[in-house]
Amino acid sequence: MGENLISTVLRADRQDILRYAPFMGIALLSILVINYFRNPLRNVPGPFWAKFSNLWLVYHTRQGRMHRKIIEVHEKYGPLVRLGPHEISTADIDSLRTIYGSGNDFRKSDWYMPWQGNRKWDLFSERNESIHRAQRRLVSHIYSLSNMKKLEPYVDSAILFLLKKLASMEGEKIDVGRWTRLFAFDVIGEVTFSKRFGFMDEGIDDGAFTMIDNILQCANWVGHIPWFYYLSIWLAPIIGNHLAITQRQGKLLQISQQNIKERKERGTDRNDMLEQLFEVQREKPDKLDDICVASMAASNIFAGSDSTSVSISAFLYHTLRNPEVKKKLIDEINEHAAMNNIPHGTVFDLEIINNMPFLQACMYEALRCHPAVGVSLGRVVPPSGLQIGEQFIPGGSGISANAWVIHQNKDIFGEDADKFRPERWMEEPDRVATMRRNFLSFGAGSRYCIGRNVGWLEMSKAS
Ligand code: HEM
Repeated sequence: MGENLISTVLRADRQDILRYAPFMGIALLSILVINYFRNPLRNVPGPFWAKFSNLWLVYHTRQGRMHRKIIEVHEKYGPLVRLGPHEISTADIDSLRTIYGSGNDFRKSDWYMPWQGNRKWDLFSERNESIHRAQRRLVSHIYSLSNMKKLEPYVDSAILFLLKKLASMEGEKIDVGRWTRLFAFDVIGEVTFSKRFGFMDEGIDDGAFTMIDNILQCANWVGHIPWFYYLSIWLAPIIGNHLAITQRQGKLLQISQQNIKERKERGTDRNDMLEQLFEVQREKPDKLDDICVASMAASNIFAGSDSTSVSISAFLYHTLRNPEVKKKLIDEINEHAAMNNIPHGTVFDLEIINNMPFLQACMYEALRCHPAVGVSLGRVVPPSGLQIGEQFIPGGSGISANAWVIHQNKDIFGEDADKFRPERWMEEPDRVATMRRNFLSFGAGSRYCIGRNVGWLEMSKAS
């Protein structure tokens, strides 16, 4: 029967197709309408086309402005918005605890699937929570706050190099966004492989930026239709590989492996992040093989560079646009330099920076106003379902929150949430505690950014 159908379709000429087209159209429309009415999420408001397929998400993600669009749709439709037939975006603050709380069984959604491909180790995109827990436990100490002391001198040396380069360009126009990016990559090279990638030396990258931009652009939309990713991989031998996301498992991993090889040949007396991964490997060779080490180092490059450079740029952008903030910041820096006898041109120690409340407040505020990760953090509702207000969301549905939306919540961040005002982080302690609990720039719960301390270290020092 199946064979007959296939051979009939293959033999069908244009006239046959035209004859059957209206029936096929009606059948498709009926399926869409039936699915629409049977969908338990049909009462959740949202853009019209989003009710029928994920193509609404694909379209807007491809435009690269989803972080703005998502604010717009929440303003229009309220705290719960339907972004796809089975996808809900929440701005309901109470629901965040449940969705992102550790141990609450809301696993990462299939949007992360293409990021991982068929790799067995990728902390960021691993969707099995127990595998993720075991993997993260193995390496978390390397990213701990206490370990940052070891990395501090390497960040300092990259900052001094950046300052030297910027001084040599005095009088020239400088693309700050580009230089923070060159810097952030070089720092990751320094702390991971004990060697800057050398991007700041020449002021150019080696094609890494374009590769990462393409990967991010592709992953963001293809994640909403993961079946398309698998179809493309399956057809690749015939039609070729056109999805940039595959470079995350290919070229990026090779770059990481090449850097590990060179670092092994060079040797080092430093206890860089790679050395610490090797220590884990020596202790537990069955748990962390060479590919896992390469994958972790690649995560540093991929997850650690752009996010940090965007955050530093946001900090500079907002402080420079607000002269009063800038003045207050410079006063605080001068005060601490005088108090600690720090000569001009020296990078401050982390201990001192951690005791500079206004600088800390400016960093929080920059990341609140401009979270580096603009995509929503997708999770899957467990089989027991999820109740948000009056709405029951059945198990298996997709649910996500977006930092760009949450950070504009006036109940949490104040009536002036749309303004850059660092002082809000230094006011009533109870309110500050609530703001910190709902600060999503580094994610939340068990999937909280493992590199947060590295990023914060770089940001505090560079700022
Ligand atoms: C200011 C800088 C940074 C920002 C804003 C940032 C943001 C984030 C966010 C929002 C997540 C959670 C994503 C999710 O739930 O899907 C995340 C996860 C992650 N980040 Fe960062 N990140 C930063 C710096 C870094 C650095 C420097 C590294 C590495 C050295 C890093 C490595 C990772 C990894 C491996 C994960 C996955 C963690 C897991 O699921 O266990 N990040 N980051």
